Amino acid sequence: ENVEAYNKSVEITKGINDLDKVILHGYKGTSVEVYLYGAQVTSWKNEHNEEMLFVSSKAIFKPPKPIRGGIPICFPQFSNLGPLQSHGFARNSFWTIDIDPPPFTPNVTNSVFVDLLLLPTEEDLKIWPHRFEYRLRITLGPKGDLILTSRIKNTNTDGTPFTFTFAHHTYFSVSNISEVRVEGLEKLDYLDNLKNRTRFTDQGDAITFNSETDKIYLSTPSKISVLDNEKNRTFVIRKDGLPDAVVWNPWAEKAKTIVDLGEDDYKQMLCVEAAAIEKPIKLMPGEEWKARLELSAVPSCYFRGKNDSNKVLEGT
Ligand SMILES: O=P(O)(O)OC[C@H]1O[C@H](O)[C@H](O)[C@@H](O)[C@@H]1O
Repeated sequence: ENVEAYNKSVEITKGINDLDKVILHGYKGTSVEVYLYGAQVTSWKNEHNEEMLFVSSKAIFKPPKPIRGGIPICFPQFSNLGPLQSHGFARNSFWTIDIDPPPFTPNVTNSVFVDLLLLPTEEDLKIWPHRFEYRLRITLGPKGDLILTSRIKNTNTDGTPFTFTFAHHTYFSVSNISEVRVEGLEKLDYLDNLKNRTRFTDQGDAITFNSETDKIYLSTPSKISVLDNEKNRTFVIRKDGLPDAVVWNPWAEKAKTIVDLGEDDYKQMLCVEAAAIEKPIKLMPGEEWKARLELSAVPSCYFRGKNDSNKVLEGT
């Protein structure tokens, strides 16, 4: 790898409240910003300098409060499905830059990336008594795609396995939630978080929004699309190792109860979260789990009626 080019494209700086932040500068002015606090991606911009991710107008960048927006990591527990604080501790832990990660194969060529590492603190071990190494590579691909690769290893020395649930809690920026539809989850089973996680089968043709939504879609396809008709933009989510997909929008009433969310913010956001929830991941000592999330944003006109937006873009 060309170390010089790498240094030019990875900027280590300070963000809000002096928190450490890494900026990946990609091809044609694309960029990604990530806070070491939570390993949280808070910005992902395309070549027109347009922001793809939603961050709350009232986001609090003050530990131990998690940051409301971008891509929080829910680990080792999704929501309240266990004894830990909601969504676990990864999102309000301080990660470090991993300067010597074990090799990744295959690597994305012409990309810029940063490797982050989370190890449990003594405090974490008190509430979740398992040693692990969580390696996260955040990659900005040559076409402006954002790729998150997770490798979580059980490093317990006492021979015990552990289990966890997981989500990349992506907040997509949308122009108007009422004009958005999600494709790829139709007809699937989901657990409704608003109905004690009762299991239902989705009946509609596409998923649209006109009230509070909080569903865990199960065994979802590897590709899901979020169509923002007003902005003429389609987000394409590709995932591997993350079978479930949470779809969340708090809508007006719930939004009022969330202190770090502006009153009208719910109209500009939609969470579609690539996750592993229904079947918790179990790791034996020495065992490693891998997952991959790839996000791309394309003009909807390229996407409509096409099966693979990448192919269409390559032809332009
Ligand atoms: O407020 P937070 O802890 O960040 O959680 C925000 C939301 O995350 C997920 O989408 C859950 O399904 C929701 O039930 C929860 O309200």
